[in-house]
Amino acid sequence: MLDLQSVASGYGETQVLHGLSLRAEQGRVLAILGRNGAGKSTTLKTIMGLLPTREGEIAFDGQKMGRTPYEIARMGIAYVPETRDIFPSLTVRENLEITAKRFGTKDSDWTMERVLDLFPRLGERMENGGTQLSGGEQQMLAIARALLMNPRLLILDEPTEGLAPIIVKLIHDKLLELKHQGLSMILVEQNFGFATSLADDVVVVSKGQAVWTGSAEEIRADEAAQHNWLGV
Ligand SMILES: Nc1ncnc2c1ncn2[C@@H]1O[C@H](COP(=O)(O)OP(=O)(O)OP(=O)(O)O)[C@@H](O)[C@H]1O
Repeated sequence: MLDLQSVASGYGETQVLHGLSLRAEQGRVLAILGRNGAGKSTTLKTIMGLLPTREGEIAFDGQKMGRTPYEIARMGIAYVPETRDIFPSLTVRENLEITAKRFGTKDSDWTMERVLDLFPRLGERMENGGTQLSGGEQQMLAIARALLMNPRLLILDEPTEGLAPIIVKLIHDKLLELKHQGLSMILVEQNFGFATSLADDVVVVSKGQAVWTGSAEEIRADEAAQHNWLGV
């Protein structure tokens, strides 16, 4: 579904990705793991067109990837950044409505009603401003907004960062529900247990390259790989 072939990317004079290749398959969850600074977030930013691809190719369903974040979103890829990026001065309702209006159609799979069924907590907070939400509620809102874009591929950067264990469990269960509904996902995550219990496939990134590829089951059983590449 999504293919990165020998991708190079970075910030100004700092090159971070050095010929990174990976593949995310339709209907499956891919976890991108690696130590701090390995280039995981940079990989997602490059996929989303927030950083230019300096070398190599990115293709989505066999088509060359769009260049701007807007074109990429229109191709059916939604991205929840580490910073969550909700509009803090708008209410939950306004945050959701803006996205629904911009990306929804009359045949959209994801409606306001359906995202509020998935996250009833947001339904109770509709008139609250973005800044009044807890970290967990902000993450729910960020995911709900991404779903209203009706994506074929949902990309999440560290969805559990800074969240209490009970909220981590809730987010886990919601993402599992989405996986069971057939949504394809790519997940960058520091929490090894969280990532490998959701993912089907795993790629480990180190110094901007893919150094280990296999199934979630395989990496859970491979203590040497965990030790070498993740410091688990
Ligand atoms: N805006 C930036 N400008 C310059 N260098 C950056 C920028 N953002 C990240 N980097 C550098 O790029 C490298 C990879 O960062 P990246 O955020 O992709 O790592 P990561 O694998 O996601 O790890 P982390 O879990 O720490 O976010 C790091 O050395 C980082 O310092």
